[in-house]
Amino acid sequence: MLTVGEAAALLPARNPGAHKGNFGRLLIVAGSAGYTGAAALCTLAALRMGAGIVTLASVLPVLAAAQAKLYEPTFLTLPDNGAGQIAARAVEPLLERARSASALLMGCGLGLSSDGKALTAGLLRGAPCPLLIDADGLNAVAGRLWLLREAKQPPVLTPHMGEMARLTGLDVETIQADPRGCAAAFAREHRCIVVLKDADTVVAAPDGRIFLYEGRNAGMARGGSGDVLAGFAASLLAQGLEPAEAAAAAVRLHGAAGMRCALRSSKVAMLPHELPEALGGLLLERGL
Ligand SMILES: NC(=O)C1=CN([C@@H]2O[C@H](COP(=O)(O)OP(=O)(O)OC[C@H]3O[C@@H](n4cnc5c(N)ncnc54)[C@H](O)[C@@H]3O)[C@@H](O)[C@H]2O)[C@@H](O)CC1
Ligand SMILES: Nc1ncnc2c1ncn2[C@@H]1O[C@H](COP(=O)(O)OP(=O)(O)O)[C@@H](O)[C@H]1O
Repeated sequence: MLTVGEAAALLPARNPGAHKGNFGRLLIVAGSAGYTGAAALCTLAALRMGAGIVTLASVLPVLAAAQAKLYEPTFLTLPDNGAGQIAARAVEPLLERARSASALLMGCGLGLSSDGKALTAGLLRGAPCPLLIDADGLNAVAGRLWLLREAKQPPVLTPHMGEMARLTGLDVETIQADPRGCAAAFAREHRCIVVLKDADTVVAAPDGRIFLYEGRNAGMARGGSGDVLAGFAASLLAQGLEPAEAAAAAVRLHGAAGMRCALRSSKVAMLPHELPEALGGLLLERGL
């Protein structure tokens, strides 16, 4: 695994004359009426990791919740499928918007539906930019793994053990017996970057590179921690980092931010939305 210093050093230099266009445009497709927080968390995390322009695309209740908390992202309203989830016909406006994006994050809080499946397939096939797929985006790919090879470039997948079990058809115990081998085989076979999340996290690339982060911290074991990781990694992708390095740097900085939150607020009381702010302190100490 990278050190925190090595991870921070991968961030693009902030020349004094820089403008927002120098730091990437990230398009986020996330959230549903029951999971408004997941969309806000990944958006906040992506902003704090430095992306120049972040657009959250979702249904109205998700945007309303995010707008109440976040001033910096722009918003794209998508059609609702009647159950508070993004409708499949959103693929067209999303692909249109993806043309000017430098990365696309999809899946956090999307919910499970046939619309989510169609949306995920459409974005995987059509998006011209690097893709990161999390949460229900992964569930939409399970059973249809050929879709991964249809992406224009190897996508980044961020499954937790339950999602990896759905993707592979293996049970969680089998994966936990050899997470490294399992992530490496999946990455190679399906031509993607796998971030297999657990108390220890493995990043595996299709070319055989492996990063292993052993930073156990029970304060991270709560809903929302993974949404923050997805936002961190997608922000780095949007800023032009090579996908496996973006994933590894995000895992390392996410872990270090978590350690800092535990020291500040305790492992019991720390919350995922505090991780992006703790990241600021880490970067500041490294002169960024
Ligand atoms: N505030 C919000 O709006 C939140 C929304 N969320 C969304 O909720 C939806 C459902 O996601 P969930 O992950 O809760 O549901 P899942 O059904 O995918 O996963 C939950 C189950 O997976 C297994 N599992 C997960 N991690 C494991 C590990 N490390 N070791 C062993 N077993 C493990 C466990 O059986 C667990 O009960 C997603 O769309 C997600 O993005 C969550 O991210 C939580 C926060
Ligand atoms: N005990 C732990 N030690 C270190 N990291 C953990 C621990 N438990 C969970 N995490 C991290 O927290 C995140 C949880 O992700 P995930 O299960 O997808 O959550 P969610 O989807 O609810 O946001 C992952 O990055 C995982 O590695």
